[in-house]
Amino acid sequence: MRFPSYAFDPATGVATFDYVLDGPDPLHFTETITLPVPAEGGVPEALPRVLDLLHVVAGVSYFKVGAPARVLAPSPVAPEVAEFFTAVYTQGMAEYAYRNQLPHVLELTVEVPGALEAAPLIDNSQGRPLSAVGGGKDSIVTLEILRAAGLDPVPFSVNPNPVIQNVNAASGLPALAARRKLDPRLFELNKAGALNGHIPVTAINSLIAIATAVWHGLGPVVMSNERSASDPNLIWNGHEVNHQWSKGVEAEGLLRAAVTAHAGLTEPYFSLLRSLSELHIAQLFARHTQYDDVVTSCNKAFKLHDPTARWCGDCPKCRFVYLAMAPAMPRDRLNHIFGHDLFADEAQLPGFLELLGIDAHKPFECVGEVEESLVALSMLNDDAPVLTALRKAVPPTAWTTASREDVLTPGGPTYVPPTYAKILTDAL
Ligand SMILES: CC(=O)N[C@H]1[C@@H](OP(=O)(O)OP(=O)(O)OC[C@H]2O[C@@H](n3ccc(=O)[nH]c3=O)[C@H](O)[C@@H]2O)O[C@H](CO)[C@@H](O)[C@@H]1O[C@H](C)C(=O)N[C@@H](C)C(=O)N[C@@H](CCC(=O)O)C(=O)O
Ligand SMILES: Nc1ncnc2c1ncn2[C@@H]1O[C@H](COP(=O)(O)OP(=O)(O)OP(=O)(O)O)[C@@H](O)[C@H]1O
Repeated sequence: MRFPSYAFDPATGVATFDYVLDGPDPLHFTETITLPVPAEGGVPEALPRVLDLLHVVAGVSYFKVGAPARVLAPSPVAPEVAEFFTAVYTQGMAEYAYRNQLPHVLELTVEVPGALEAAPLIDNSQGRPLSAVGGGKDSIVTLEILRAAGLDPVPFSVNPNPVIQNVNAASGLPALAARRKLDPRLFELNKAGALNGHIPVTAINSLIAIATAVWHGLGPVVMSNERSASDPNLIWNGHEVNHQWSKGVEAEGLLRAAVTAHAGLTEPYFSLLRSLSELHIAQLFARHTQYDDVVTSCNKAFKLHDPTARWCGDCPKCRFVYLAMAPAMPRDRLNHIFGHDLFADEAQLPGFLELLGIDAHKPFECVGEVEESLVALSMLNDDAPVLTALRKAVPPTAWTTASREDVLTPGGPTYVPPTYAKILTDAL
């Protein structure tokens, strides 16, 4: 796979990224990303540097069509950048490799044509934070913590659909948006049966967010990735397979190091909620009723081809978030948010059992740990049909692994800078 060129037009904010999958009949692709154009100011030196990184990382959508054995990065980069590229194409593509049984994907190294020295540092730490908004509870919690601390956050989204637009409207904060258009050829190839699978979309969205923050003279990009995003779903051929890899703390550290080395930003990016469990974040979300009619964490609402839906009420993410929010709010509020009463619907039992670790591995979805689900269940004491059945099904030994204190105490490694760490602590 090669990355022949990219172009950026500051007048329109349009960047076009070219890709080639070599072979007897080479495949050419172009992805288009349109950044919001600032009202004034030129193009800072760091912007093309961030686009260099985005060019390679956004290539994963096209890589997956053929799983080429070699990936040749377009220009020399610092070692931190080379390490990040390789991690994105291996660990970021691990679920795809596992599902398609392509073990070589996990062994490849992105080849770089030489080493570059790190860029001179630019102190961006004091600017207004750009806060990535995905429409779910997590980014709402971050936005509200930053706002309450007087940091004047700027909400930002890639391809905001009606859910995200409604969340932004409920926040009352003026938001920035970028557009991302995959090469339509990809969909034709998919229809014709090409290899397909999950890609580390958060790495792509994160770099688009950093490019936007740089261009608009803003400070760090603040994400809302939780503690459990770092935990793998399973081990395959000695490699961790994590559906949420690019939301995890390892990816966060690699991305930060790559951006600092290549673009010089001292404080490019971190997740404010990294030390928190999903259950804890759900409790913080419960304080903000103004989002009840709009908040949506169900991924089915984010299909490129059907952007209108909210909670589907029948997927691992809906079940997990319903269970996580249940101890924090009255049941009628919960059912109002979801439009479904999942604890009344016994057809949901197998899915809840999966979340509780009673069946199969952690689903390939953005769901919290088994321990979080067990603790949530232990905090609910009414006799809704699903809850009664779940209590009967959980083996007595399972409860010993579920500690409310562990789940609700912040912990684990984070990259949150000290000023923001204090803001978070004050908010808990
Ligand atoms: C919304 C969703 O879950 N989509 C995944 C789904 O794609 P599907 O075909 O059902 O619908 P579309 O999303 O409309 O995609 C159409 C095709 O385009 C490809 N594609 C899409 C975005 C992209 O950046 N690159 C692409 O190549 C896609 O493969 C389709 O062929 O199943 C796909 C696997 O077959 C997934 O790749 C789609 O996932 C999206 C990239 C996506 O945005 N998913 C997030 C909701 C998601 O899973 N987030 C994770 C975080 C993962 C991470 O490490 O960043 C999470 O929340 O846990
Ligand atoms: N379209 C998007 N544009 C920009 N950032 C996004 C987008 N979608 C998700 N994100 C960000 O990526 C990270 C992971 O997304 P994820 O969907 O897990 O979070 P969320 O929508 O905030 O909350 P939830 O986990 O409840 O869905 C979050 O920081 C989120 O803000």
